[in-house]
Amino acid sequence: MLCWEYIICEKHVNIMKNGDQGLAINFLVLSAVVGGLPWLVGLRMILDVGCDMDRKEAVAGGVGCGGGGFADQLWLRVGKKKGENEFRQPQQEPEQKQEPNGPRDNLCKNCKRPGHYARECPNVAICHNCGLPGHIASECTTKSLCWNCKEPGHMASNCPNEGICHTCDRSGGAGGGAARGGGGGGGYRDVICRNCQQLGHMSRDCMGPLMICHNCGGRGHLAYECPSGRFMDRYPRRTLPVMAESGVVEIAGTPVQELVLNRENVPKNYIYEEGGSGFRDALLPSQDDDIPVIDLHRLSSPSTAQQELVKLHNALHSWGCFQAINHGMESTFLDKVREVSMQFFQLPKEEKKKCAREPNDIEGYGNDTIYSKKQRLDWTDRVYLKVLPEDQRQFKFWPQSPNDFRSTVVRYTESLRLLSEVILKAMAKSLNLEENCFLNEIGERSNMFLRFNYYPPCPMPDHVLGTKPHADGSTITFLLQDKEVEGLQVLKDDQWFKVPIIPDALLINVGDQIEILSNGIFRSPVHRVVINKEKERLTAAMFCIPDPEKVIKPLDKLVDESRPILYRPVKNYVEIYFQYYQQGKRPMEASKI
Ligand SMILES: O=C(O)CCC(=O)C(=O)O
Ligand SMILES: [Fe+2]
Repeated sequence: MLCWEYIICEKHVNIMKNGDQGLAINFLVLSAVVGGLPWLVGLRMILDVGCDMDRKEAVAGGVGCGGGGFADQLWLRVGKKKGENEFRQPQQEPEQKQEPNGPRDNLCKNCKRPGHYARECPNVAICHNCGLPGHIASECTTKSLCWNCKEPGHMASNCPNEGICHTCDRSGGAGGGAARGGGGGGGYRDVICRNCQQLGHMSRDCMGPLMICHNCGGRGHLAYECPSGRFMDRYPRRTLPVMAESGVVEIAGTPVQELVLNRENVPKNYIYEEGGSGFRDALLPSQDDDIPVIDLHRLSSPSTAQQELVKLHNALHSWGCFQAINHGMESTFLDKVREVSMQFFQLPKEEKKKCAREPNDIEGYGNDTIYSKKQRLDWTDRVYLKVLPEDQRQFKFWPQSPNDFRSTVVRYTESLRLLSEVILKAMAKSLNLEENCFLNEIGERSNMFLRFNYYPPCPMPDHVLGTKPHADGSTITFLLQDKEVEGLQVLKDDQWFKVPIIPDALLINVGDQIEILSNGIFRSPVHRVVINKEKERLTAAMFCIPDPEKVIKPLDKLVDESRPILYRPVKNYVEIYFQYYQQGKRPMEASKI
């Protein structure tokens, strides 16, 4: 006999007490069961003290605007076979199954992301003043912004500008309504039409001009969904690049920290005969040709954004990197990131080896991976961790000592995840593209890898490199530099430039996958690290990587007759990246047409 289960209704009644405290009484009426079992199984009452801002506002919205808040929610779980339940709101189209003003519709007041309330938020707080992660408004050093338009210099009471929605951060329209608790906007409020690129409807409902396929010239579909197949045939080869010598096996090595303890001489496979003082004689960027500095606060402020976007575009086109300041993370927190990682590298070797990398794996602690006896090695030891997605964290590789290592890394990851969205959106806007287009390409299950690079002092700094010349395989990389010791150099116009240390700035560089997506408009710069005779150096590189299932190829909108397609599609690029890297080759070469 099939067992069918029904939940008739779940009604929340919120009774607000004074201040921040709240009392929520939640009645759950369970359940009519077909098949001879009782109709009413139970009545559940939950007392929930300590209501947060989201809930208070939702209740206020529901009462003040005549509906849409928690108090009016009536949910029905429709009958399904046991284990196949699905939630539906009564009298709504399937596409509009989101809970109005509920967690899926509104953004969390803590982290500004959808899907949950502030009280259950697992993420780093976003400052309500400057919009950047890592601190709260009361600690924000940025000048106060107007509550209405989020611009500095005046108060909301004499604001001359159009209001910005505090829920979705957009001006005007549906967003403004949502900010005032009015709900509405419908199921397509956040949908961008693929035909006309406007918000609020799907292409099939579009009243704008008909879409034309860039592949076959036909109407009613776009190039990537073109049935003619010619789009893929534009590429000379259909296969994705693979490593020429696949199946290579890693050779065991010794951490550099142990090498320096034991001998004065540097093993041969670290030495570049051709080195010489040239290694460290790179140019300091001059006033006319400097690694650009981008102020992220100006980038997210409507009155200065346009100017900063132009700067960003130029930076990524010419240098492929920039120094990001005003990113929202406190100096003390960045010091903490440096401190916990340095404490780890200072542990006895037995302790560090507890999270040692396994052969042919990239995660964990260890020396440069060695695939061939001829390979030139990097003078560095690393801790390499997959930090996102969360369910793919392998904690056996995460140091347990110092004991705040893990919590610091989790918080740092969360801050950079948020910043990566800010940067990828800005990059898209600077190309006149819809702001989510890079985010859509990299997918919701995009990855982040954090690599701590520790460079011990080296007796032969003129003939050894901390990191060999390479470009990153990421979409973008965030580099937290050592606070005092320089070492990073970037290649531009065949000349190496030193990357100066700007206190608390993050160096952000384009990786190969954005070079591909942008069809070469943004360049993934080649860079290397030089080392020191007396000083150690420590850096933290966070690599943002697309979902490995996503095929990465130049965006349609960046390909035309004047800018023909330059790259073949790649998939799971990181897989092939390291084997190319260790041979001193760029995997990008395999993707270039
Ligand atoms: O340590 C640095 O300065 C740069 C490190 C780097 O380029 C990398 O880890 O990919
Ligand atoms: Fe790098």
